[in-house]
Amino acid sequence: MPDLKVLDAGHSGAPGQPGVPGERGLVSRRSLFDGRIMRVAAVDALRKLDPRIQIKNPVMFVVLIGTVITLLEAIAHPSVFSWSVMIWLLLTVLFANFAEAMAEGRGKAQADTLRRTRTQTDARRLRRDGAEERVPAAELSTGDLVVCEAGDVIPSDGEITEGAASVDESAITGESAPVIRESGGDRSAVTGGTRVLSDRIVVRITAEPGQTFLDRMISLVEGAKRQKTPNEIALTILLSALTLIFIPVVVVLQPFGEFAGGQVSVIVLIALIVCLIPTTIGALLSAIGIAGMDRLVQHNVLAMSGRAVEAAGDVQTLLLDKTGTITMGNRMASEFYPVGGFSEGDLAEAAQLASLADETPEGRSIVVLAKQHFGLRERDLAPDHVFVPFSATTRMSGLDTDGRRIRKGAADAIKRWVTEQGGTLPAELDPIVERIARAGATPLVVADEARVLGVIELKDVVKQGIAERFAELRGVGIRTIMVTGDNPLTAAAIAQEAGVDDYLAEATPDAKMRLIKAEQEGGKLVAMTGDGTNDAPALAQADVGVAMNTGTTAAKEAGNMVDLDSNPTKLIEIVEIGKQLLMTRGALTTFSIANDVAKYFAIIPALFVSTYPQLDGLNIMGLHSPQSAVLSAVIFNALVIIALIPLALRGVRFRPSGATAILRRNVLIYGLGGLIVPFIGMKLIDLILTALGAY
Ligand SMILES: Nc1ncnc2c1ncn2[C@@H]1O[C@H](COP(=O)(O)OP(=O)(O)OP(=O)(O)O)[C@@H](O)[C@H]1O
Ligand SMILES: [K+]
Ligand SMILES: [Mg+2]
Repeated sequence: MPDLKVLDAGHSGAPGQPGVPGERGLVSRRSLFDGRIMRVAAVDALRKLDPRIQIKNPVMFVVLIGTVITLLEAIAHPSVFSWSVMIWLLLTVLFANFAEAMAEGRGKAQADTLRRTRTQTDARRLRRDGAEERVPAAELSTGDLVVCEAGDVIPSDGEITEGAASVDESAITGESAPVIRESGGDRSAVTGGTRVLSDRIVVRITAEPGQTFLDRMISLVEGAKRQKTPNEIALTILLSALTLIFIPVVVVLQPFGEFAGGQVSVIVLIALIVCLIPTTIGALLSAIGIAGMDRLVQHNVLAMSGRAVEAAGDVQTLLLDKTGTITMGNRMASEFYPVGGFSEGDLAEAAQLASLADETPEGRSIVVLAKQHFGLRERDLAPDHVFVPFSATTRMSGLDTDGRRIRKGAADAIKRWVTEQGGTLPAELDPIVERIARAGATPLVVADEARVLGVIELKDVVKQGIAERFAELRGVGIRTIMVTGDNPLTAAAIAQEAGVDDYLAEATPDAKMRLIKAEQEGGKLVAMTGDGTNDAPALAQADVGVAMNTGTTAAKEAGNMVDLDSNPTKLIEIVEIGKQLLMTRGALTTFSIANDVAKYFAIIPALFVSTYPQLDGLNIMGLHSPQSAVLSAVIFNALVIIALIPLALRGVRFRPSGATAILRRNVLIYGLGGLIVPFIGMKLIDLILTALGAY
């Protein structure tokens, strides 16, 4: 029995090899308020005043217009009051721009880090005639073959067509432990910018120049490609509508005031509009969204769209692959069990023949086992041989050579194949298959033409701590379903050990797809991780499709997120970040709407007290004078934005407890808080203004 060296799926390779000591993850864990970022953000805040940029935030654009009108008023009728209001209105816009610039700032800093990573290397391109030529990495296009040997930087994204090597991916994932990348199977994708540490591989380029993974990551992280998320767009429309409603209401006060004989100043009207429109959430909304995406990048996850981040917050069903996700995934052949009177030698010989060209980890481990057990040399195959590659649909693979057709694969697939050839199934086959499957191992049945030769046992191990993670997910109302192409008995055994809520066995790619659609028709949002090409359709169908970075390019293209650590349980953190983003946005919107209410009590009385003295009863804060009341409201309205920036960037604390409990607590804190804080805030400012003898 060869001692099974079970390698961890994502980060196998000789332990302790010196990796490049990359900063953990894509970015150094830069603090929220890094001085450099603040300076850049302050400059950016001024740049954003450009009306073509400011217009993208309708609420703040209205404030900017109000600022300009107030400026004209202050020039026409200069007074300390009119200049003060103008300055604080301008600060309101600047604070809003500063918030967004702070959120983008970290993205920009990360992009610089990544740019430094993307070394301009030369590539060793293989010509048709097999000769090597040196070309700049930027000239490589899809389909080119390049050679990389120990010490070479892989020039662009691709799939290994030949060989295996240990690769240092710390430039991308920050993990300095080398990982094995090999042709065939699900570990064939390599990323440009990573370094080959050993051996020699031939890589077929899969990315167009400028479209490499690193390029996309840079543009994504810079926020340039950050599309607004659906919730954000909806909320922006709502806020704009609210704003548009308030403007005519206040403008109509002008003639109304005149008619009533009162003198209503334009500046006070503008101050009223600015205080009534939802400037607090209007100022912080985009910062919240950018910071949310940013938190994912901090976890080495790249979201290709903001929608995916939000969907992650609402996910209720989690689909997880068995092999390589719940289990270590490097399934190794461990035993041959001949049946039907055949010897172990016959079985091993046929199994090895059927696997000589099988690049999957399963296939290669069979060749190794046959060699170890029976010293079977890899002989050259007859020229007329045809290799049948493994597919998740047929669930078998094999070889046609000099008249023999040898197959190996899932028990049900081979049994069907043998009966189709008119063969019979030996009685002792099922009990052996069942015994192997019940132990959580995968039985592969081997047949030569219509005769079943025996069963190969493929061992696999459930990952450490996976059961606890699933219990945590259940805590936040998420159901886990294990989906595997494996047989029901193996699936049941692994599902039991991993503690998933449900499992689907013998799942072909379209069965996985049907399961996702069924869940979605049931109104559930589905998240899944996957790494193989057979996962691509399901990754595309899922609301949140997290592809492993070690996965094939097809899987990465299909998903809307890529986990650079290739750690399938990262999905749990992704869901938490999604939830936190939605909660932060909800909390600050609540606070913003609530805190606008208080300003009625400050400005309305101030507006009409000369005309309707009895309105003074509304001045419950007992503000000093109409002018100090208006100014206190405008100053508070500006300062509250600055005060909430840390919360917007860090997000509200996320505790995995029932969603309703969280919602109730947030409405209480931010709703009630939003009502009370402004009264106190404005009173304090009024006292300070009065103390300054301003009004
Ligand atoms: N290289 C191979 N050649 C022949 N049959 C294979 C090979 N690899 C896997 N099989 C058989 O096909 C079945 C389906 O494989 P598939 O990769 O779809 O699922 P899995 O690897 O068992 O689990 P998961 O879907 O979680 O990856 C396996 O359970 C196994 O019985
Ligand atoms: K406001
Ligand atoms: Mg598989």
